[in-house]
Amino acid sequence: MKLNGEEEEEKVVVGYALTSKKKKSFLKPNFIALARNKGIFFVAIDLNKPMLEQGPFDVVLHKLPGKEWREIIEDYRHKHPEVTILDPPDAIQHLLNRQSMLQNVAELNLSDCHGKVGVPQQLVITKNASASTIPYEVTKAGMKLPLVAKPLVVDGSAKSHELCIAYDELSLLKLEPPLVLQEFVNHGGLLFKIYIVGETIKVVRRFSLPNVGKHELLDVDGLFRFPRVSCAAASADEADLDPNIAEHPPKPLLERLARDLRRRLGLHLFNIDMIREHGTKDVFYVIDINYFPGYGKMPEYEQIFIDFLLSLVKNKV
Ligand SMILES: Nc1ncnc2c1ncn2[C@@H]1O[C@H](COP(=O)(O)OP(=O)(O)OP(=O)(O)O)[C@@H](O)[C@H]1O
Ligand SMILES: O=P(O)(O)O[C@H]1[C@H](O)[C@@H](O)[C@H](OP(=O)(O)O)[C@@H](OP(=O)(O)O)[C@H]1O
Ligand SMILES: [Mg+2]
Ligand SMILES: [Mg+2]
Repeated sequence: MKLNGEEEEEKVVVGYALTSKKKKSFLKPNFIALARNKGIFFVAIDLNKPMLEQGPFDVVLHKLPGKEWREIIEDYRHKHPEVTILDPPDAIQHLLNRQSMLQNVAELNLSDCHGKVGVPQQLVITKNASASTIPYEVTKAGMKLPLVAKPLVVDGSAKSHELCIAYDELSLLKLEPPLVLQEFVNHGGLLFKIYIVGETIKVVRRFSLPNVGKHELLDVDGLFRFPRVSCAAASADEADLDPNIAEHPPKPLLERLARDLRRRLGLHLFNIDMIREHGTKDVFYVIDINYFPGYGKMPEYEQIFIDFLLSLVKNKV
């Protein structure tokens, strides 16, 4: 966007609509200052005023729950096709349901990429299903215990991140549909978080749930409820870890995975939770994909975002 005045300096105006939690974790003062030095200005979108009366914006960055906001941003997008919307609501929508979230991964063919990427076997238990039918459905699908039970819809609420592990058949009766049941994959207690910002990929390691062995399966029964792991889990990047578990997934594999998912999902901003099947070198599973995740925890996110925002505007000219 050209500024009025004698010197025509390139200025990028980014309108944002974020929760206060996201604003705090992402729009940190040093990021805002660094961006300003590069001509990038963040402007809060006023939710109490019509969006069409605001701006002009070069880019709109948003993550707010609810249908109402989705309609506002969709309407704005159609009336202002020249503005880059990060990201289009219909594309985000795909990630808000744990069934559709992983469909694209299941359809990928990453042969010749130094490894395999799949999704754990999973089963959807719909809202109207009675919990009493779950053991039968699980057996029919040929799924093995333990299973991770995840709320079907991811709506930004704490509840949608309340997961549990079901160790035995009886515990399945206590589950509350709608949910997705996923086979638990042993992965040595370590998870790779693959952050994507446009074409940039950054991988960090986090501690995750420990392996479940035959002993646990015999000794532990019931449901193990666990709170939001990604917020609680410490970074494992500095830890002294078994290299068979902690070695990063091969770069060509990550690059293909990120590129293909970016295209298929139509998103610029997301992260992928990936685990390596314990005892293998190159068998990976994607267990979760998040839209506009906690970039504040990604090393060098400030510079990566500045470069990304500038590239968006440059490529438009
Ligand atoms: N199929 C699985 N096998 C083994 N562990 C799993 C599996 N699915 C989930 N986990 C563990 O549970 C954690 C939470 O699961 P998941 O990432 O799906 O939940 P989430 O609430 O969407 O997380 P986020 O906060 O990243 O959005 C994972 O980080 C991992 O430690
Ligand atoms: O970066 P990872 O570890 O994946 O975790 C993120 C979640 O995946 C995001 O969904 C969180 O964002 P929201 O709270 O806006 O949904 C996000 O919240 P944050 O941006 O406030 O940190 C994180 O909890
Ligand atoms: Mg996750
Ligand atoms: Mg998630």
